[in-house]
Amino acid sequence: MDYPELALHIAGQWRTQTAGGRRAVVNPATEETIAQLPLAGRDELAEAAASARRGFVQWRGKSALERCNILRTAAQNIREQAKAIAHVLTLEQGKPLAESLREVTLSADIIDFQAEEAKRLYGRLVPPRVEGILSQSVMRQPVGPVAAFTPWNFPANLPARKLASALAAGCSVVIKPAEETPGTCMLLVRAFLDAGVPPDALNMVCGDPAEVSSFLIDHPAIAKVSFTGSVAVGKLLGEQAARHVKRFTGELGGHAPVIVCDDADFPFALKQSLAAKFRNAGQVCASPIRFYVPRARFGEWSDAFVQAARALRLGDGTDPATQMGPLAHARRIEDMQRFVDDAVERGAQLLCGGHRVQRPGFFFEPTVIANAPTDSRVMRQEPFGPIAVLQPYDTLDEAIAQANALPYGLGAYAFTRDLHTAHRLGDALEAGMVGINHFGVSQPEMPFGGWKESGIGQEMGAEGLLHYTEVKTLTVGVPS
Ligand SMILES: NC(=O)c1ccc[n+]([C@@H]2O[C@H](COP(=O)([O-])OP(=O)(O)OC[C@H]3O[C@@H](n4cnc5c(N)ncnc54)[C@H](O)[C@@H]3O)[C@@H](O)[C@H]2O)c1
Ligand SMILES: O=S(=O)(O)c1ccc(CO)cc1
Repeated sequence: MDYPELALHIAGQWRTQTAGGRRAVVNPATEETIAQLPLAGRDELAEAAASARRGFVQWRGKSALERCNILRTAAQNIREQAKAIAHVLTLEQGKPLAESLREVTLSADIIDFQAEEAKRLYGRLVPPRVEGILSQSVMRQPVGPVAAFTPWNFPANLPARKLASALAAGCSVVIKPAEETPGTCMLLVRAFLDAGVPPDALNMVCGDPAEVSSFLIDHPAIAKVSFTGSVAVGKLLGEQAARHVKRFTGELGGHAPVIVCDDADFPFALKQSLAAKFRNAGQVCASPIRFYVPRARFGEWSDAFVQAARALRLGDGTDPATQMGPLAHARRIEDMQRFVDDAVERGAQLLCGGHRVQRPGFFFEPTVIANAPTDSRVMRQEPFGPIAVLQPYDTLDEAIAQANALPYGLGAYAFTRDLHTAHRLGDALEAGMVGINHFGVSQPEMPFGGWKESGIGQEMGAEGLLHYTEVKTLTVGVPS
């Protein structure tokens, strides 16, 4: 399949003609327009919200087993179409096809896990403290229609996380994927509907992001907001949700440190670090950014890191030889340049990269910066691109203090062969997800979420499902 004709799913209909106009979807590897995306007008957003209300009543009435079976069928539909969906993902987002395929199959695994968890949404019975009470139970019920907002860096995985948990819990959803990458989400939505999710229980809209989110969060039908994106936008949406006392989950930015201990297996740590740093061109919220390396071995680490970064093959993600694709859109290139220029102006050393690649597409060189001052922008804000910062340290205490110094706390990593040090770091690093000797902290069975400004709540794992539920206590007394 080439890139599909795009449509929104509103009130049970796929719509290609909408009131909000259209916007071009661009292949970031070629800068060519590959499709026109219909945008929803306000009336269509209102229709989507009302539809979600109807869909909630229908969907929550199904048993947990029925919901589980339907979601597992959706996961199977996605697996059967994985190659075609991955191709669409690469065309609109740019990552290498192998990464897209892994993302799509992992999305199916996430859906399967949440589907199974739906059957384990246990309550409990609490012994009554007074006479005349037959039972006191604590149960979890679906929170209601959800407005879900997902970004462009993982066009399958991030919608899958939200749709899987919300639907498994019995909620309906209005999802707004990033306007840069709507095709993958559209195919996922189709897979859920084909599996038997009631048409009103799953709406998909696109439009002006701020207008859509503002409209939906304020709409009385919406009970919960789930957002993945930047800290700045997360704060805005969280504030707006809080004004209505609506539930809010935010998966926001990170600035992950990596502490390389002097006893680490350096070749192993380097190989893992390079793969994690430049995966998806660094556009990963849990991507490693600051590498803290013992001063005595700093030259060894930086030489090897730079050599490997320079050797990466950049190109169109549809080319099997490509190791790193383009950035998602033109604004990211400008932002990368600002990060590099600011660091260099403040006295950091640019060890390699640092420029846009002169060819069509939004390509930026794999970039390595050393000794960046703590007040440089790259040391304070998430670059969200192929920029690594290498910093020497003298003592492990100092490295831990620097790792924890930012108001972010999503991913944090370390490499050591000493079990005691591993536990010490696991305890001391202030982050929702700590990986020792690996970067694979994002797994369907494990909760994914940030501390501090990196977010509120978790996705995936058993915790992911709970965030789409409300607690209810039910007490039944003896009838007179
Ligand atoms: N946590 C993540 O996975 C993630 C993903 C993408 C971007 N980001 C962050 O966003 C920064 C900037 O990315 P960008 O250049 O695309 O900028 P951006 O802020 O325009 O867009 C980021 C994402 O947020 C959405 N968005 C923006 N404003 C919104 C609003 N008011 N309501 C709802 N959704 C909204 C966009 O549609 C997009 O998907 C990055 O540097 C990175 O820090 C984080
Ligand atoms: O591909 S995954 O490692 O599962 C992953 C990690 C982080 C994010 C959020 O940016 C999405 C997917």
